[in-house]
Amino acid sequence: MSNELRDQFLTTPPAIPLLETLDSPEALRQLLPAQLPQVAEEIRQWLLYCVPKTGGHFGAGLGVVELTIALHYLLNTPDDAIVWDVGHQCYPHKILTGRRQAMLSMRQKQGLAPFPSRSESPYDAFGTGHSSTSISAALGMALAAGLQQQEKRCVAVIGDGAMTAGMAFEALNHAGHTQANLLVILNDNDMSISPNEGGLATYLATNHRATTEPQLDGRTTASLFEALNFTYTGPIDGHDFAQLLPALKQVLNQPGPQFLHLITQKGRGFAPAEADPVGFHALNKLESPSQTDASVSTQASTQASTQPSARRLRFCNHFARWVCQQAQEDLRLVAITPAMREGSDLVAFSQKFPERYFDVAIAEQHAATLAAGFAVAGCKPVLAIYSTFLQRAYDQWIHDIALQKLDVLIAVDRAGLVGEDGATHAGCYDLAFLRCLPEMLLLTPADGQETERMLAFAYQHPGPAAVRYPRGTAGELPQLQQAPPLPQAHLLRQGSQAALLNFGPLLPQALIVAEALDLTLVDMRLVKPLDHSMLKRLQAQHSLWISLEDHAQVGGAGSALAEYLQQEHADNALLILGIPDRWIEHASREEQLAECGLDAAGIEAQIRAWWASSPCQHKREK
Ligand SMILES: Cc1ncc(C[n+]2csc(CCOP(=O)(O)OP(=O)(O)O)c2C)c(N)n1
Ligand SMILES: CC(=O)[C@@H](O)[C@H](O)COP(=O)(O)O
Ligand SMILES: [Mg+2]
Repeated sequence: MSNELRDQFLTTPPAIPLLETLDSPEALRQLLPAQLPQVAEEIRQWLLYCVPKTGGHFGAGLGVVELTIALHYLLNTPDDAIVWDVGHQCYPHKILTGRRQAMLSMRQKQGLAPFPSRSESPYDAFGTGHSSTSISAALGMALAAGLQQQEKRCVAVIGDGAMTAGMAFEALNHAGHTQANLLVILNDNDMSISPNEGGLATYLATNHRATTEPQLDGRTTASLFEALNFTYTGPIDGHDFAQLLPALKQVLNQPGPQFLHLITQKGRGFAPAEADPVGFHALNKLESPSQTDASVSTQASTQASTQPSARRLRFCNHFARWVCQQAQEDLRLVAITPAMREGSDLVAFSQKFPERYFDVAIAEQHAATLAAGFAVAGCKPVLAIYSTFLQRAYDQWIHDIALQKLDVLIAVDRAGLVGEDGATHAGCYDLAFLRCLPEMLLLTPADGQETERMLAFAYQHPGPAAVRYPRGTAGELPQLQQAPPLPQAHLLRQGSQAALLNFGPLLPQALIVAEALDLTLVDMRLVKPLDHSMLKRLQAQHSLWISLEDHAQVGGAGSALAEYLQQEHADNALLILGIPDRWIEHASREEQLAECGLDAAGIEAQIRAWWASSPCQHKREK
C-alpha cells in the first residue's frame, strides 16, 4: 500500500466530541436534526481510524452512515428492528449502539463479531453474513408483531447486490401478499463487491443511471415493486438528511409493505474508497505504520494479477493460474462465479476470456443449474464458489448436476475455517454434504502445486467433481513435488506407532507430528473415492489410525474412513481429528485451528491423550 494512501488513514485517534457522548440511540435521539451531519462526519473519522487497525469491511459501512443515523434517530430501537442484509455494512450501527470503543476489537478473538450478532447486542435484531435474508427475517418479525398485536416497526436494509438473489424476491413476493408493517430499504450504490451487473431488479433499481435508455425512469423501478404490492418511494439521495428524514418518517408511518429506494455511494467520504469501491470493499489489517507491501485491500491481495511472489500465492491464485491455462487449451471451458470475481480470483480470467466468464450476481442456486445447462450443451463449466455459499446451491447440485451425472467441476474455495469472518462464513461442511452423493469425485489438496494438479485431474473427470481448498496462502511443500499420479494416495513417511491419514491443508502440521510420534504419514488426497489399496496396506500395518482434516469431524473424511473400516469388518481403532461439533467463532485462522486442536501441538496432544485413554489392545504398537 502506498505511503500516501496509508497516511490518509488516521493513525492517531480523531476528535469525536459529539460521537463520544452517544453511547446509545436514546442519546442520539436527543440531538437536533441539524447536529446529525456532525455525527456522520465523526462516525466516518472513527471508521477511518478503526478499520485499518482491525481489518474488515469498509466501503459498505461508509455508504450507510447517514441511513444508519436516520434509522436509529427515527425508530425506537431496539424495540423496533433493523435487519442489515449481509451485515458487512453494520459498523456505523455498532458504533451508535454502544460499541464505539469495542470497534477496536472488531473480528478479533472474543472481540466484536464481523456481522450483526444477536448474542452480541439487542440492537442486532438478526444475525446475518450470508446475503439476501433480511426481507424474509424482517417479514417474519413483522407478521409476528401483527399476531402479538405489537406496535413494532421492522426494517430490512438490503443492498442492490443482495437484491439480485432469488431469496430476496421470494420474500418480496410473499410480503406483498400480506399487510405486514414492513419497510424494505434498497441501499442502491450500483455495486456488489464487483460492479453490479446483476439481474433485472438491479438494472431497474439503478435505472436512474440508465442514461442510455431514458425511458427507464423512476416509474419503471416503482412499477416493478408496486407490481409486488409494495408502496414505492424514491429514488432519493441516501446521504442527504434533508431528503432522508422526511422520506423515512413518511414510509415508517404508512401501513402495509413499504419500499424505500435510496441512492448511495459505496466508500462515501473517503476519496480512495469512492474511487475504488471494489478494492475498498474490505481492508487488510495494517500491521504497522511502516507496512508498505501488503495491499490495503483484501480484494487486491487475493488476485494473482497482483503478482504476489510464488511463496505467497494464495490457494485461489493457484486456481486462477490453472483455470486460465486450462481455458487456453480447452475452448469448452466456461467459468461461473456468483458475485465473487475478486475473492475467487477470476479477475484475470474475466479479462482474458470475457465471453466465457459469467458473473451471475448473488445467485448461487442459479449458478449451479446454469452450469448444468452448459454441461448438457457440451461445455465444460467450472463453478468457482466459496464452500459456505455453496450451501445455498445444494439441491441444485444434487438434483440438476449429480443425479444427471453432468460434467461440472466445483472449485470449492474458502473450505475449512476462514478466520475473521467467523462462523457464518466457515466452509466446514462441504465434505459432509457432497460425500454422500453417488459417484462424486472429491479432492483435498495440501498445497499450491497439488491444487493445480487436482483441478486438472478433476477437470478431466467426466462427471461431477469438487476440489476444496482453504482461504490463505498455499505454500509449496517440497515433499509433494514427487507425488504419485492421481488418484493415488501419497505415502510420505513410514513410521511404527500408528497411521496418520491427512486430507487437505493441515499437512504441514501432520509432518511435524508424524516425526515427533514416529507415525506413518499418508496424504490421502481424495475423500471420494478413497484409495482402497493404500487403506488395505495401512490396515495390515497399523491397528491405530488417525485422520486429520480442516472440516467438521462429523461427516467428513474421518467419517468416510470409519465407514470403510466398518464395511471391511476391520478392528482398527480410528481417531478422527477435525473441527469439533460446535460453532467456531471469529478469530484469526491460526487461533481457530489452535482452538480446535488442529495446530501441531494440539494434534500431538490429542493423539497422546487418545493413546493414554485407549483400551489396552489399542495401546501404541511398541
Ligand atoms: C449468499 C452470499 N453470497 C455471496 C456473499 C458475498 N458478498 C458479501 S457482500 C457482497 C456484495 C453485496 O452487495 P450489496 O448488497 O449491494 O452491498 P454493498 O456492498 O454494495 O453495500 C457479496 C457478494 C454473501 N455474503 N452471501
Ligand atoms: C461479506 C462477505 O461475505 C464477503 O465480503 C466475505 O467476507 C469475503 O470473504 P474473503 O475475505 O474470504 O474473500
Ligand atoms: Mg451495493
